[in-house]
Amino acid sequence: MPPSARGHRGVRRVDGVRADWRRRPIVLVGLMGSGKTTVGKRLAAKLRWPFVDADAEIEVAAQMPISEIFARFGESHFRDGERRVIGRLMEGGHKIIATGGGAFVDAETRALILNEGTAIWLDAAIETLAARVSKRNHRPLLIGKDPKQVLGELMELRAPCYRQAPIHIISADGPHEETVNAILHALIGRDSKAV
Ligand SMILES: Nc1ncnc2c1ncn2[C@@H]1O[C@H](COP(=O)(O)OP(=O)(O)O)[C@@H](O)[C@H]1O
Ligand SMILES: O=C(O)C1=C[C@@H](OP(=O)(O)O)[C@@H](O)[C@H](O)C1
Ligand SMILES: [Mg+2]
Repeated sequence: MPPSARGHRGVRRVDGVRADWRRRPIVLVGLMGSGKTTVGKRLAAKLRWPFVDADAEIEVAAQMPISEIFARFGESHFRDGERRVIGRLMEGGHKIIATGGGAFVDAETRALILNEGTAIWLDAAIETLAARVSKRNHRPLLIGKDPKQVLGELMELRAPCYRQAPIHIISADGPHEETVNAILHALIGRDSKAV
């Protein structure tokens, strides 16, 4: 990577962020535990943009928790709902969208996000992700499994998709604000105090 493409705190800026990014949804993608939901909320607050979590919207649409959708109808049914919900959320201009970790793997959803939004890959070491997801047990893909192993396998499968996002941010341990600032730095190339 040329030195000019490297920002501060693990920010990697690749070309592909459009000049009119402020009129488009910012879409956070990445594995479970990378911070899409919690960092996304804080990013939205800082930009004073609306925030939506695709998983929460799917739960509202289905009138049941994601774990129950998986248990009763299976993953492919969940993915169909996820594709529809994200399709709807992508309409209507600027907002922060936290996706679920598998959403960007779907070719149709990925193309829509890459064409219409600004995709940001939130990334962290498998050990970090595993420690974070172990705090709660609501993620159906991890129930009864070794999170490190599952996350390692998913990273291998999904990284080629996540890598297509024009911005790649390391969601490092420490205050969420640091990750928010790294995102803002990648977007606007200056300190978030100027936002
Ligand atoms: N950048 C970060 N720094 C510190 N803790 C984080 C960070 N990102 C996420 N976490 C913590 O990890 C856990 C999972 O975060 P979450 O936002 O739900 O991830 P995701 O939506 O990507 O699965 C939460 O406890 C959250 O507070
Ligand atoms: O990685 C995945 O396939 C999933 C991630 C979850 O969201 P988070 O990434 O927000 O945990 C949720 O959509 C579902 O449990 C499936
Ligand atoms: Mg989430």
